[in-house]
Formats: sequence, C-alpha cells, structure tokens
Amino acid sequence: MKINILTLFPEMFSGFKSESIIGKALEKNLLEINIVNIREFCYDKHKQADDMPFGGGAGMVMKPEPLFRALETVKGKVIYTTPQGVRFNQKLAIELAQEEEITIIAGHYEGIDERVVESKVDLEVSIGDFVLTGGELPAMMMADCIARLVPGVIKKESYENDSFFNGLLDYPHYTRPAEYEGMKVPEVLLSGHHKNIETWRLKESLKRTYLRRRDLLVGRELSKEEKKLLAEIKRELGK
Ligand SMILES: Nc1nonc1C(=O)N1CCN(Cc2ccccn2)CC1
Repeated sequence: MKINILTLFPEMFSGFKSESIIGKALEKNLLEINIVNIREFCYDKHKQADDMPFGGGAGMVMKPEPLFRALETVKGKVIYTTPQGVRFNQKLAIELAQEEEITIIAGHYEGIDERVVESKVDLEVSIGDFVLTGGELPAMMMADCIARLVPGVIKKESYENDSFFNGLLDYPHYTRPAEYEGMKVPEVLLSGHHKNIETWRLKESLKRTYLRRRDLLVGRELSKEEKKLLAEIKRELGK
C-alpha cells in the first residue's frame, strides 16, 4: 500500500516516518508513505501557495494551481481532511486499508479552493468536531491508523484485540510487577487458565463498552456467551 500526503509542511512528517512502528514498517518496505511538498508546485517567483479569499473575509485560501499540479503526480482515492468531512473511524480505516494507493490532502489556512474539492477530492474526512491549526495531524493520524492495518505492520493477534475490531472497547491490560503500590493484578490473569482469562477479558470489554460507549452495543449482534456475560454485568452493576 502507498499513502501520499500533500502538505505545505513536510518536515512535520519526519518523526512520523522514522520512529516506532511506522518507521520499522517503512524500513521493511511493508508500505510506502510519500510526502509531497505542495510548495514545489508553486511556480511563481514567490512560490505562493495561498491567496486572499474572493468575497473578502479573514484568512487565506490554498490556491488551486499548486494542488492540481501536485495531484497530477499521485494516484488513488483522494481524501481531504476537513472539519466538514465524514467522521473518521476504524470502519473507514479498514476500508481505506484495502486500497492499493490513497492520497491525503492536508489543508491549511481557511481551507483549499473549492474547485479542487469538487473536481479532485473523493472523500472529505473529519477526525472530530474541533478545529486544528492545519490538516497535517489529521493526515498523520489517519495514515497511522490505516498503516497499522497493513499486513505485517503489527502482530495479527494484537490487531484482533483492538478496541473496535470486534466492535467492543478493549479490556484492561496489566504487566509485571504482580503487585504495585498495594494494587494487585486480577488473580485470573496469573492463573494460566486460558479459557477463564479469555472469558474475563470478554466480560471486561463488554463492561467497559456498556458503561462508556453503550452506543456501540446498539444493533451489534451479541453471541450467546456475550448475552450471558452482559446479563451478569447488569446484575453486578444493579442495573
Ligand atoms: N477537525 C479536523 N478533522 O480534519 N481536519 C480537521 C481540522 O481541524 N483542520 C483544521 C482546518 N484545516 C483547514 C480547513 C479545511 C477546511 C475548512 C476549514 N479549514 C483542515 C484541518
């Protein structure tokens, strides 16, 4: 898979590409992340990437020419990060991870010229109802979430325990020491009894989801075991 990111601030992506899981995945050529500097496609003397908005008003708008030129050099579905977009989530990440190549436009200022959106953008995506200083962090976040779904980037097992992978929130995690500051790790996790551990983890996932994100349970098919555990949880919570 290849992820292109069009940005005016390519340096913002150096740590993202060199460190940790994404860094290792790129070293192993499991995927490609191509950062495209929009400024290189500003052919005027002042390399102007933005200009004042027609109709007046505050802020600047990213000019169409550099974006059209930069988009000529890449392929795949074109995504534009914007507060006006559809909400990014794990389901959309899984869909986008099936693509051979995708291109993300990291917008800046008040946004990009609408003619780019109308003629070149396939999907406008928001990472949440808040306003950042630019589209680089949303682009990085989406690329990170999509890249970790590429085979080999993370161990298959951890992917399958992801929050949202099975439609539930993740269960609590513990590691050594078995007791710290008087707080003990749940006995079952030290028992070595895999079936009991699996059941405990499923029950904890269900409990967290029921308490924190009950909306995720709406319309979700519950297995026989999940129904039984959820009934236990409700009894224990007195609900
Ligand atoms: N929330 C978000 N989820 O995706 N992107 C954001 C986000 O806040 N920003 C900041 C503004 N940028 C520039 C912009 C684009 C369109 C309209 C106005 N401005 C985009 C990226």
